[in-house]
Amino acid sequence: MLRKAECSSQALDVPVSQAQRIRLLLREGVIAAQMLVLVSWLLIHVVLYERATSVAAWGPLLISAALALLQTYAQSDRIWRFSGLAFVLVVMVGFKLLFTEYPLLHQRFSLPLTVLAVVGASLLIRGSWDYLVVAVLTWVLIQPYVNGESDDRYFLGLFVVFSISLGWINSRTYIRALENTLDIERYYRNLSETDHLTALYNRRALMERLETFVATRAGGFFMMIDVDDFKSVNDRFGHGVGDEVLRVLAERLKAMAVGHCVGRLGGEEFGVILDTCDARKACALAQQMLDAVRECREAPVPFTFSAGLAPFAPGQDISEILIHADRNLYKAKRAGKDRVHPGTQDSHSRQ
Ligand SMILES: Nc1nc2c(ncn2[C@@H]2O[C@H](COP(=O)(O)OP(=O)(O)OP(=O)(O)O)[C@@H](O)[C@H]2O)c(=O)[nH]1
Repeated sequence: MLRKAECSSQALDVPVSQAQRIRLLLREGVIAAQMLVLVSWLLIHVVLYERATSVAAWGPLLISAALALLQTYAQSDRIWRFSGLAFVLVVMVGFKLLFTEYPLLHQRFSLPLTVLAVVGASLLIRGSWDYLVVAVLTWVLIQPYVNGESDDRYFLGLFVVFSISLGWINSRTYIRALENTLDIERYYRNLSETDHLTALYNRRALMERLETFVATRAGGFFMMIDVDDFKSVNDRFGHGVGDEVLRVLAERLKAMAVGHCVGRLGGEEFGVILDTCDARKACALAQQMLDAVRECREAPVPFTFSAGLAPFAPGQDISEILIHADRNLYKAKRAGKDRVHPGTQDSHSRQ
């Protein structure tokens, strides 16, 4: 299994839980189902039964509308689950009040309504136990009409068992399918964003983070890193040792750049998005990374890198930032390698 791309910047990658994603995917369907229930409720009470002034009609309607709104805007999973569950129960309490007032209606429609509610609720409720609680409570609350004959009671029992089982199967199948889809999506997103050798972000993913960073932050620094004389490492010690050097460098950068974002641009080139607008801090951090690499004992052979820093301002063009960092990296190489060439807003504007 591919390791997840490593980015130490929390703010750039706000984690979205699977529960949150499922809520977002279900949102539209849940809103549509709730609207349907509320409109049906209005039609039954106001048009069919002319109960426009009845508290028993408006009370459950208003409470269930409030619960629907709560579920639509719920941020926490607990509130989302609770409001969906409560919505179904409040609607059923509303019907119970209606049936108490109109016994004939209870006789004719309580059974199909309960079956419909128990099966339909499977969309509004995520979680097997939540669903079972609502389904059982719905049957207990409505207690559909049956005459005293044993055949009728036998059939009612079948309806109870089958409707709950069907709703439960629907709910499980639906949520499992969503979970599987999200797992597959996460796997392939990881695959497309991760550098296979170092498990850092690959170039595309790092550039996406840089775009987000430039669009949302007050500024920062981009650090372009290139291993010195890497060709000779490969030539003298073999490609395997070269790979190990890259892996060790990735580990070092990751450990040093906590709170920032690291990726491999390709070959022996790496990039770090530094979450600071302070040029002195950025230079100090870059220098610390270089020192840490120089002193690194895990590497199969000693190695160093050169780096160029480029400051960026909000909304700046990404290619401009990369060109600037690359120029400074080139200057560091020309000045004798094993060093960081700082970039400042002033030096940038002079380019
Ligand atoms: N082991 C290994 N080598 C790689 C990888 N990607 C690129 N290279 C090698 O990296 C070397 C880069 O060499 P050059 O671009 O000449 O740079 P250099 O030798 O580091 O020289 P300076 O940049 O001037 O310090 C090439 O020999 C590539 O084959 C990789 O994934 N693994």
